[in-house]
Amino acid sequence: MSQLSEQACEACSWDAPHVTPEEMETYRADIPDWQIVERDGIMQLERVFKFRNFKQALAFTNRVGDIAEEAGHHPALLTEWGKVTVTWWSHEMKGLHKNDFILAARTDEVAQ
Ligand SMILES: C[C@H](O)[C@H](O)[C@H]1CNC2=NC(N)=NC(=O)C2=N1
Repeated sequence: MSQLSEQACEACSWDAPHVTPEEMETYRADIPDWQIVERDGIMQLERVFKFRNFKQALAFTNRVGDIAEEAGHHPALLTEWGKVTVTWWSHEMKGLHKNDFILAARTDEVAQ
C-alpha cells in the first residue's frame, strides 16, 4: 500500500462510508501530529501549524488551498499571525472519510 499522501481521493458523497475505528488507528500512524476532535457530533481532524509571521502563514494557507482544489476536497482554514489551524472532515457525510486522512498527510507535506 502506497504512503497515505500518495493514495487517491475518492469522490465522497453523503452516503460514503465513515472510517472505522480500526481504519482510524491505522491512518493516524501516518499523521501523528493531528488531533481527532468532535464538534456538533462531527468527527474532524485538526492540526495547528506555527510560522514566523503572517506572510508565511498565508503562503502555507494558499498551498493547502491548492491541494484542496486539486483534490476537490476542502478544509476549514483559520489563518492568524504566526499560525494556521487546518481542520479536515467530509461535509456532506458529516464525518471522517479516508480522504480526510489522505489530505491531512498532504497538508503535512506542504508545511515544510
Ligand atoms: C460540489 C463539491 O464538489 C462538493 O460540495 C465538495 C466540495 N468540497 C468538499 N470538501 C469536504 N471536506 N467535504 C465535502 O463534502 C466536499 N464536497
